[in-house]
Amino acid sequence: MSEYEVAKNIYAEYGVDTDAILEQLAKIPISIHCWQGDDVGGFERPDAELGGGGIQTTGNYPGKAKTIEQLRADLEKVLSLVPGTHRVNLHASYGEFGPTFVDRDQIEEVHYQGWVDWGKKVGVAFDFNGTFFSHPMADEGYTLASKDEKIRRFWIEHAKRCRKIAAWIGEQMGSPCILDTWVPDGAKNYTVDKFGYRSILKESLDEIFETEYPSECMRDALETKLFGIGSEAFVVGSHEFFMNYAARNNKMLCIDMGHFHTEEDISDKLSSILLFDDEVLLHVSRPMHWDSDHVVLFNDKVKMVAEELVRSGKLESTHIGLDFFDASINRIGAWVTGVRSMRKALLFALLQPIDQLIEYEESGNGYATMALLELQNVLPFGAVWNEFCTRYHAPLESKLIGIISDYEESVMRERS
Ligand SMILES: C[C@H](O)[C@H](O)[C@@H](O)C(=O)CO
Ligand SMILES: [Mn+2]
Repeated sequence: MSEYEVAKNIYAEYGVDTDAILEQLAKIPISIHCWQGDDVGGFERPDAELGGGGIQTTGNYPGKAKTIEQLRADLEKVLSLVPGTHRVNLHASYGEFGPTFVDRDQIEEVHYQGWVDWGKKVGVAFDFNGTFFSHPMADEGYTLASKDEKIRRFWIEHAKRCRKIAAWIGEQMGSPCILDTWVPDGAKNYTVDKFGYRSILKESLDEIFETEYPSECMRDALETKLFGIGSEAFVVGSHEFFMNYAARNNKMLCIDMGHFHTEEDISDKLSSILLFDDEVLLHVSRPMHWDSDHVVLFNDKVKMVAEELVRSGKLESTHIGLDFFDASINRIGAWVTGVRSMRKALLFALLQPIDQLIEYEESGNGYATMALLELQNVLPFGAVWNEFCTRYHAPLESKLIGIISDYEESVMRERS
């Protein structure tokens, strides 16, 4: 009997059908963020780098993608190493702009045609993000909430264009493109006119959302945040701001696991959000002390998020995106670890005997609930994960280090 057959029989003792779960797991889309491959640089100018916006990449590991071709090659490598269904999450700054600089208020569908063609070739649909940072117009710390009308108009135009482009991408791909809007607006020091800035942000959003797009083409998400580097005292688009805005305007929230106090339990937020909202976008990340965007691991926090999605029955209403960027290690390895960790967390959650757990809980048998959850940790999860990798043509965990160092030697080393 194979390792998997043994594991399958063990899980069956708890009423869990591993074959059905593997099939279900393979269909859950995980949106892979393009920005792990080049440290959030983008391709608007040669050697573009992340600047400002309260986010930061640290590290200088060799092999970073310097062109769109290199980034696509790296993404294809990643896709070959991660089992299941995936999407790719683009930032507006990753378009193909040609030899002449195209500013953010001038971007058009044509700049993303290459991505659409590539997505059709490799079989991934897209999500999209406006890029409201790494730009002189964002240097004063405010974009859509700016009191400078010229700055505000510039970013409103960018946001409107991003929505139009997202709708076009979704239509081209036959899959709704989730457009996340995150603005870095805020201040390092205590701010007197918080009400004023938040009123301006609201006004900008109202104008941006005046145009309706079909939900089969695009859907809007709004990303909340507690603080960033340089916006420690005040973030205009706080959790309360966007939660209220989204609820009243029928928009989706984007919950980034790095955008809260590090001790907050992100998984606990989901049932409250999904009880009232039709959908939610997740940015799965791993904050260490702050919104540090470390590579996602198969750890307790990620497992708890996956468990909540499964237990609430809201997997299909949730768009799972990743958001981390680590330039201190092999970037492909970072990507692959993060994507696989999220998928492992989903598998771990799906393998739990939920009905039995609820029965124990409802009958007041707290010990049994706890013991059955503890038992999950010693069941042969690894054998089921290995089977999933084999069935969906991805290497086993034990092969990854070798594969990634080969790619580093043969492809990434060549990049000056
Ligand atoms: C690059 C992303 O847009 C960015 O990480 C955003 O989603 C965020 O989380 C900012 O802190
Ligand atoms: Mn995020």
